[in-house]
Amino acid sequence: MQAKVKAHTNIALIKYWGKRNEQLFLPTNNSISITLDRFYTTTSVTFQEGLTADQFMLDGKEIQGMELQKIKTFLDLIRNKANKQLFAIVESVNNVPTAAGFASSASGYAALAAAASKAIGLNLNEEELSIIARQGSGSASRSVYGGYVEWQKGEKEDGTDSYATQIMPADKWDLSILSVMVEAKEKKVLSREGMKRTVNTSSFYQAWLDTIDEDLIAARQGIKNRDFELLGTVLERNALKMHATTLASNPPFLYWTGATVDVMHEVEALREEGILSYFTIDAGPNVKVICQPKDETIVKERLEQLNCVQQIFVCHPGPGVEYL
Ligand SMILES: O=C(O)C[C@@](O)(CF)CCOP(=O)(O)OP(=O)(O)O
Repeated sequence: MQAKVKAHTNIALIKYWGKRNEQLFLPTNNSISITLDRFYTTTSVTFQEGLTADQFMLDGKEIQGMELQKIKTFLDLIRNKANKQLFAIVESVNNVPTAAGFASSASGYAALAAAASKAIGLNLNEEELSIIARQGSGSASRSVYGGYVEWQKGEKEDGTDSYATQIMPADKWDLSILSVMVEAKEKKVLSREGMKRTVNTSSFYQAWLDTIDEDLIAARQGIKNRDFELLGTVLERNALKMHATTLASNPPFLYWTGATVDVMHEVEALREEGILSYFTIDAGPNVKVICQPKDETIVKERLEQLNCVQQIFVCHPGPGVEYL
């Protein structure tokens, strides 16, 4: 019983930044993302009689320890749902340069959820798949779909109403997403830890929650009306608010470096010249700059001129889970 799947990573425009339930990966607020065309994970899963334990190969290397344990725990979800006690061989290849500042957990768990459920004989619909992927990594719930996606936080304590749905397919609106690499060092505070500390200690966290709905409304409208200025303005504001919460945490922390801020200022300068571009930043120093395809070349050239910029990866909206 085998299946092979390709799932793409995504970039959040309205951030998932906090859980109300750690065990079930239930978020405090809805989030909105774009699934990207360029970076993806390909995963094959083979459930096999006779295996006495799960095996996990990542980029050709056998993985042991904590990472293997996470895969086993995740496969238990699938086994329980299918009521089958079979072990599996999981082989994943990440086409997500870790240096690119994208979390491969989103594409990784979306691909694993789809390949494992298919291989064990479950025919899940996209919402059911999103619910399973969410329990590997929250942002993976969004990579089930292509294009513009919203993850509804849900209200139920069992998480059965916390899954993503597609707002608009990738081919309905082309945007350029430039992933600007300023440094490739491992980030000190991983997003899981970062959001946990913020929820538990940040004096700005309630303000984040109090203003998230207006951001979601504006982002939905911006996408549906293909209004780039509206979407860009709100995604940049939302990223800044997310990072403001980390400054008011205890202990405080900041993902940015001087290079991060230099890129932010260059984006602002481009806008003042009438070249619409907006930035968003996740749990690290690298910056994602979003512009319209007509401005992609000039924006890329201007950012490349900054000494602090090491590399720029250009992406566009991409597809959801693909069964190979
Ligand atoms: O992607 C976003 O909405 C915003 C972030 O990237 C950070 F800026 C959070 C991603 O968190 P994730 O890695 O999914 O956490 P997990 O559920 O603890 O695995």
